[in-house]
Formats: sequence, structure tokens, C-alpha cells
Amino acid sequence: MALGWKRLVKTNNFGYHFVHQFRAVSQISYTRPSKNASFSKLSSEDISYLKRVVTPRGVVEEKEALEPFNTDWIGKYKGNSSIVLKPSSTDQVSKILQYCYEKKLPIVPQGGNTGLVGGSVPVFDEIILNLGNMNRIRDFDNKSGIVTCEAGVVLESLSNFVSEQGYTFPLDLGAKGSCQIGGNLATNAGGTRFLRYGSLHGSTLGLEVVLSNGKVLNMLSSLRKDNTGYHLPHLFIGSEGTLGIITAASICCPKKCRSVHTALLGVDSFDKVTELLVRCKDEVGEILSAFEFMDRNAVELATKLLSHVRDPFSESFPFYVLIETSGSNEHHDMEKLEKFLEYCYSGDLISDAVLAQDQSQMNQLWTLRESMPEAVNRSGKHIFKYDLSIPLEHFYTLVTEMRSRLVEYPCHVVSWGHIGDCNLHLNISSSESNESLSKLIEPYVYEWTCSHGGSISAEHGVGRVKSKYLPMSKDMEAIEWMKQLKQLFDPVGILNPYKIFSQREE
Ligand SMILES: O=C(O)CC[C@@H](O)C(=O)O
Ligand SMILES: [Zn+2]
Repeated sequence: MALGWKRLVKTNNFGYHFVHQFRAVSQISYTRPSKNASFSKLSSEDISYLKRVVTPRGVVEEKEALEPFNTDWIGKYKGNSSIVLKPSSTDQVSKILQYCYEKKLPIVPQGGNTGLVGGSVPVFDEIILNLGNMNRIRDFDNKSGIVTCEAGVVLESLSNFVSEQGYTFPLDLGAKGSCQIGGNLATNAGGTRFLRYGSLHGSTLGLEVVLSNGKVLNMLSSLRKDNTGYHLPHLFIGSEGTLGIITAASICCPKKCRSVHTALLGVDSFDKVTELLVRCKDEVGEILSAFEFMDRNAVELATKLLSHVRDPFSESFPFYVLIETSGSNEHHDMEKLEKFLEYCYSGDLISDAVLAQDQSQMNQLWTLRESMPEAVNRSGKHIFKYDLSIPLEHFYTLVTEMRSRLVEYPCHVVSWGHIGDCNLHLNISSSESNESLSKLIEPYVYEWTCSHGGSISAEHGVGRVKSKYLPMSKDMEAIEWMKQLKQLFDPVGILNPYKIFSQREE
């Protein structure tokens, strides 16, 4: 443990010093998406029109400059688009869509391109519509905490903005420095504040959406209550850009908590981690704002590969739990947290614990947790990422099973996640591509998850990666209704084709 940490560890024997439904895989035919013949090829006439709409500032065409827009964050999925359009207004988005609709030109909407399911990059040569230049905060109501902003505002900027006004943005995640609110909404991003503030479906009061034919659907609202028929914005949240392009949103932010505390606990068994969660909800109660878990393999990988990441303990533990409380009464909150930790020591639920003493120590603990994806990215060329919902009683069994299944292969099997929301991030990386290894991993992970009552995607979405497995997690009838909605909103099929729904080879 580094100097300066408040250690919450047992010191002697007398006291404590601290302070569905599963569908068999064989029933599903897996196919690679094939290029839809009904799309047109982008002509030079199309290009000149689209360039006029967005002005020279909104076009990327040079081969090298196109690369990051064509490639996803993990470098696994690459498209071959020859143009990125960066509109700076809703009107420009509307003109682009109207044109593409008439000309049958496919489009991939893109925000910060931090998605992990290949949803924000083209599969073939679709036009990339990047919303990054639409980054204005249009309005903020200091009395209600409702912020209305454009899709391209970077999450961290939005978060800082509302924080300066005395509010908390209800979404936070590791990619906050690059991801944009439009992409967060389109994927219904979950993140670390989900436990406390719920999903974006709850916080979003309204959206402005450009439909596939270019029409603008203005559903922006500052009303918390508005029970006037179907709540259309919900359809677009989590639709992964397949039903319309989100150009702006009004989001309700809660008041900022005056007292925030972060602690990291070392735990020696997974059963104790689950017991801790249950107890923490009981004892810490309403001020609990995050409950994240990491396993030893994940922490070791991050501290080994990333020089800015530190583990505050001198000893390593099989499991780590990061707890955050957010309340308004410093004395009361600290007392609750300390009492809870005292209870944990006395019940032998934790082996060691540190409590952050200032903002920089809090950042250090969060950096450890949020650096996991980057550590995995650096750990091998071939990465298998899983973002699963798994009931608590089965949560970690999959990880141990995968380790024994892959015991003969040189690979890293690491896991972490939002255990407070039963969301497991299982990541496997290896430096060599190996077909027999791949076959041991997939579709096994998805089959196992569904047969244990889970979902193949807890928060990252379906995108391109999981489209062929969608029937495992969704009833066929539900998929049919989803397809009918897609047909209704996007009859030509130009919006983010080949995503969510699998295509059969023609
Ligand atoms: O990279 C991953 O698998 C998860 C990314 C993100 O959702 C997280 O919670 O760290
Ligand atoms: Zn996550």
C-alpha cells in the first residue's frame, strides 16, 4: 500500500483499524453480411452535392485521414468508406439524409467511435456521418438541471459543464474523454453510475432525431411528466443508429452530491464479493453510487501494462471491489461507510481496504478500474470481448469455466464489471490467432450465458459483432417486430446497414 492511503485493515484480534429462454445454437444459421445489391454506388455527382451541404470543413476524403473513422476502437473491425461527412447543424443532417434516401446511399452514423461491437464503422463502403462537429450545449435550466445539447458533445465536457452548475451528469464511463452523447444515447450506454441513476431511458426527456428520409422529428422536451401516447424517444435510445440519427437531446441531471467517498476492497473469494454487494445495499443503502468488481488477473494486467495505473495494496487479492458513496452529509456518509467496513472486517468479508483521502486518490482508484479495456487492448492482438448480463448466482462461474477450458492455450482471461447491475465484462486475449482457441470460446460464451438466464449484451449493444447471436437473447417474434419497426422508419435500409440484424448470404 502506498503512503498516504487510509488503510482500513484488521490490525489485531481486538479491533479494527479504520476508520428466458435459451435457443440452441444449432438452430441459428450464422452468416457473414453480404453487400445489399439494392444500394447505389456513390458517384462523383453525389460527392459534390454532399460536399456542398457540409462545406469543406465537414468533409474527410484523404486516405490516411479516413483510417481512424473506418476503424473501430479495438482495431478489429475495418470498413472501406471513401468519405466522412461532418455536418454542423441539424439542417445539414436533414439534407444529407434526404439525398441519401432518394439515391439509396447507405450511411453509418458515428460519434466518438468508442463502441465495442463494430457498430460505428462501415462494413463495406457506407458513407460515414460523423456528428462530432455538432457539439453545442443549446440550453441549461439551472432550476431543473435539464441540459439540452447536440449529439456531438463529448461526455466528459458535458459532465464538467453540468458539474460547474452544481449538477451531476447521470452517465459516466471510461471512454468519457472521447465518446459523445449522441453515441451514448444511440447505444443506450450503461457505465458506472447506472446503479444509482438507472439507464438513459430514464434520464432522457426528449430527443431531436433526423429520420431516414431527412424529416426532423422534434421531440425535445423539458417535461418530466408527459403521458401523451407512445414515448417515441425510447425507440431511438439503444437503436444503434438503425432507426434515425439522434442530433440533440434533453437530459435531466440530478443535483451534485456534496459528499463523495471511494474505497477499494481486497476480497479473497467470489462468494464474499456477492455477500458484500448484498450487505452494502443493506448497510450503505441510498448513498451507494457505484459497486464495481475486478478480478486479480485484470488488475495484474492493467498494472503491468500501463505505467499510469497503480494498485494501492502491497499484496494482491483474488478479487477487488470498488465502492463509491455519494450523499449530502459528510459526517453521516462517512459513518455509514466506516460502519459497513467494520462489519465486513468482523465478518471476515474483506481482507484489506483503502479509503481515498482526496480527489487524486479517488482518481487513482477509478483509473485502475477504467483502464481495464486499454490494458486488454495492449495484451494481445486477438481479443474476444464479452459484455454479458448474468444473474449474480452464476456471475463468476463462466470466468472460471473459461479458464479451465482454455488452460492449454497461452492467453489472458480477465474479468471485471458493474457487478452491482449484474454486468460482467469478460475479455480473452492472445497474441496468436488460433482457430481451435476461437472455437472453444465462441459460441460457447453466449450459449452458457443464455442457458443461465443472462443476455448476450448488457450495455455495449449488438452492432455487427453479435447480430448473428441475437436470436439467443431475443424471442423470434420480438425480432420480427423489431424488423417491422426498422422497415417502417427506414424503408430503404440506408441507416447503419448490417447492424443488429444478421444478413443471410445471397
Ligand atoms: O472493454 C470492455 O470489455 C468493457 C468496457 C466498459 O464497458 C467498461 O465498463 O470498462
Ligand atoms: Zn462497462
